[in-house]
Amino acid sequence: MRIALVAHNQKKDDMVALAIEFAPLLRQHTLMATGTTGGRLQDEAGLTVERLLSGPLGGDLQIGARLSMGEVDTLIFLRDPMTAQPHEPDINALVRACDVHNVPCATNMATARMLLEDLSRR
Ligand SMILES: O=C(CO)COP(=O)(O)O
Repeated sequence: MRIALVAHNQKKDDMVALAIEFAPLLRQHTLMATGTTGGRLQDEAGLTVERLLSGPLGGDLQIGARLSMGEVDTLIFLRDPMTAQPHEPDINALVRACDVHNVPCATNMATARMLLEDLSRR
């Protein structure tokens, strides 16, 4: 599976913790991430990740474009609902692309864990 991983700043610690917990599973898949998220996943979880641009610089749009081309099978996007983001339209576009193309999209830890647990049973 090709899994995209994205986390807003206030959610990056959660993303790293999730990645460490599921590292053996995630290593069996192809990973891509927005820039800063990807850097932390490489450095702190030891994962091999294709790093795209940082979210505010177009990374969400890059993932959305790849997803729309059929190159992403699932998205874990830990959004921060409490902080306004300068690139809100890009965030909405990425989540919308998941709905348009029927790609599973986990936007909080509980759903992300369910998604990864389901993947680990396959
Ligand atoms: O802003 C983001 C998602 O909208 C995440 O981007 P970074 O991983 O580069 O911080």
